[in-house]
Amino acid sequence: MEHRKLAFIGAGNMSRSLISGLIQAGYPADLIIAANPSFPKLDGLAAEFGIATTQDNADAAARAEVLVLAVKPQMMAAMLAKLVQTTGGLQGKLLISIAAGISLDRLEQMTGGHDRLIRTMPNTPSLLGLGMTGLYAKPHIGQADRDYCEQMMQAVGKTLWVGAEDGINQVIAAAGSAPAYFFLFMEAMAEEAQKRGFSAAEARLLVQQTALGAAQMVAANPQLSLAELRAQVTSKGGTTAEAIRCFQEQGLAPLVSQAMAAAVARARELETQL
Ligand SMILES: NC(=O)C1=CN([C@@H]2O[C@H](COP(=O)(O)OP(=O)(O)OC[C@H]3O[C@@H](n4cnc5c(N)ncnc54)[C@H](OP(=O)(O)O)[C@@H]3O)[C@@H](O)[C@H]2O)C=CC1
Ligand SMILES: O=C(O)[C@@H]1CCC=N1
Repeated sequence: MEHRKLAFIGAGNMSRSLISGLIQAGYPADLIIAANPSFPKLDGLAAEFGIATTQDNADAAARAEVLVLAVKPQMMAAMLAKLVQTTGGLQGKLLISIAAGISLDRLEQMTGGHDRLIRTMPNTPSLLGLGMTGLYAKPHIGQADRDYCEQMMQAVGKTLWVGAEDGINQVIAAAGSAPAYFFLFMEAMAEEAQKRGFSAAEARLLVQQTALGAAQMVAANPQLSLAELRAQVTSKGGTTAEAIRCFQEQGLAPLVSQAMAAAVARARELETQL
């Protein structure tokens, strides 16, 4: 992939995931800089990945061609206003936002009219090169910038372009937030396994290895639907059938639907508030 000088503005959980994945994929550490107000996260990133760090966003911006906007959505307006003021503008830079709930129009306003912007929605498994990222750009964004952003996210996982900006909110529900849904499900399973006599370590092993195996089964068998994979486990009159019947009777599918709708609704609400 093309290697441009890359600055992460905000060095929290998601930036760490992306930086780790990029370094593992061979992105040169000396082309990456991370900016953050507090030292401990910066020191950790410098020690672990050998990247440059700074507490000064303007310094990071001056040393990069591409800025990844990775602060919490609620911090974005103030951060960008100060950055534009201290740098005198972001001309010539590609800005890639990973923030939930901030539209491209709003980002353009926050940057005083800068419109070389791409909106993305990654997730934390990028840390392991197993991320899933949605991407959206307006039609005027050039192919070279689209390719760069796509390749950057492909270095840390899989990518999916969406054809309309609200598709990013749908990606949040299906992928950005979704690792937490699986963690929640695994937490519940591990808790129950402990109640049934396993130690915490044993319960975690049972759950994590099964989740990993199930996900690998899905990835390794694209010719089989998810329902077919489920059917392979579900012997007629057997144990799985009873567990599945219980999930279905208790409304798992409508519950998942409601949870995903709640994530989308929150993303849209943030878009009107920030
Ligand atoms: N976590 C996730 O799974 C995902 C998150 N995202 C998006 O990524 C973005 C970051 O989220 P996440 O990494 O979880 O959040 P974190 O809180 O972990 O990271 C945000 C970082 O921004 C830093 N920060 C605060 N103010 C500034 C500033 N003015 N300039 C530079 N850095 C600043 C914070 O520093 P300090 O803590 O020292 O104040 C913190 O390290 C959000 O917009 C979120 O919507 C997108 C997809 C998935
Ligand atoms: O919870 C959030 O708002 C962010 C966006 C997707 C995952 N974490």
